[in-house]
Amino acid sequence: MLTLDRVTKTFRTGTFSGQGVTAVDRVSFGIAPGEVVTLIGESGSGKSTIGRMILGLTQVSEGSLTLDGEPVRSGKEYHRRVQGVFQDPFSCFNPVFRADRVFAMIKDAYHPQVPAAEWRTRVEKAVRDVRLDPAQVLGKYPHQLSGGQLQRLLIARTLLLDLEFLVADEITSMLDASTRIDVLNLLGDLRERGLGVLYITHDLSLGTYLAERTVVLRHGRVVERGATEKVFGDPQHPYTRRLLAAVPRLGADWSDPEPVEVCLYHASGATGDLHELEPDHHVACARLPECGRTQQ
Ligand SMILES: Nc1ncnc2c1ncn2[C@@H]1O[C@H](COP(=O)(O)OP(=O)(O)OP(=O)(O)O)[C@@H](O)[C@H]1O
Repeated sequence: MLTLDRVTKTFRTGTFSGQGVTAVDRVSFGIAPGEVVTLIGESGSGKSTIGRMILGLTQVSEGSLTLDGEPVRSGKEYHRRVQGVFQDPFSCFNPVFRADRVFAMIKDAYHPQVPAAEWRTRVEKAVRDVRLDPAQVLGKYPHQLSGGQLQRLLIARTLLLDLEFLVADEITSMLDASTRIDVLNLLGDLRERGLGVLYITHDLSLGTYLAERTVVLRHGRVVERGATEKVFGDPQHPYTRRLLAAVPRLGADWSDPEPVEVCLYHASGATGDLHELEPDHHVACARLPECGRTQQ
């Protein structure tokens, strides 16, 4: 289980001023093996910062991040178990390396003891598992492959690492609609293999497609989280309701042009804890609008 407990990230904004911006504020949720959790929120709500903290790319300021109860320590052993795939697959590949060289580097770093012939067999199987033809893609450079093919190769890479958790940050936003669904279905396949997936998106319709559980983020805070059918089937927080109302069409993106004139965080108090409405359904404020506070 990968667990975030009141995780906070504050970035310093001035060299000497000591000022900072809190991008993520006391966020708590977990990802179990074999489940997809969607982290959804508007641009700037802190989604990628959470993903980057899980991947050890940026430090946690406060709170704890644990893997199977042990504090996360970024390093080779951790990254054998936890990896990320990002929005722009082109930026994840060295343009002068062919795809097979990328896989050879994984062997050197993580599986140096595996004989070359066996490694080749494993690579070809992983590539076939992401519905690509090894003969068609392994000898090619990134610019000779499409975004969808590169995204699939990144997922194939994770299959070779005996991965347990994957952070998938906006991985479908550069893909066309049909490739997008294919890549999402691949995430579903990974789940069937027991992988836990954090699927980060700002696209509500895609967020609901796969996930067992959903976390709705706003201004760095969780406003509602729980089982996807509860959060989206019976949204309790006005912000979640507004998100749903703003997306009448499948595939449409949403934005948040107007502030929400309600107390968003009353129930979170000083601890960041959410109010439990029912099993696996939590909201930031369950007593709207009578709590009478407003915060945007
Ligand atoms: N290195 C940094 N230094 C200062 N502020 C940062 C840094 N990285 C992110 N931020 C700020 O933290 C906030 C959250 O950013 P983040 O990239 O996590 O949002 P996001 O929800 O992933 O947005 P998007 O969907 O646009 O990628 C933003 O206000 C951003 O400006």
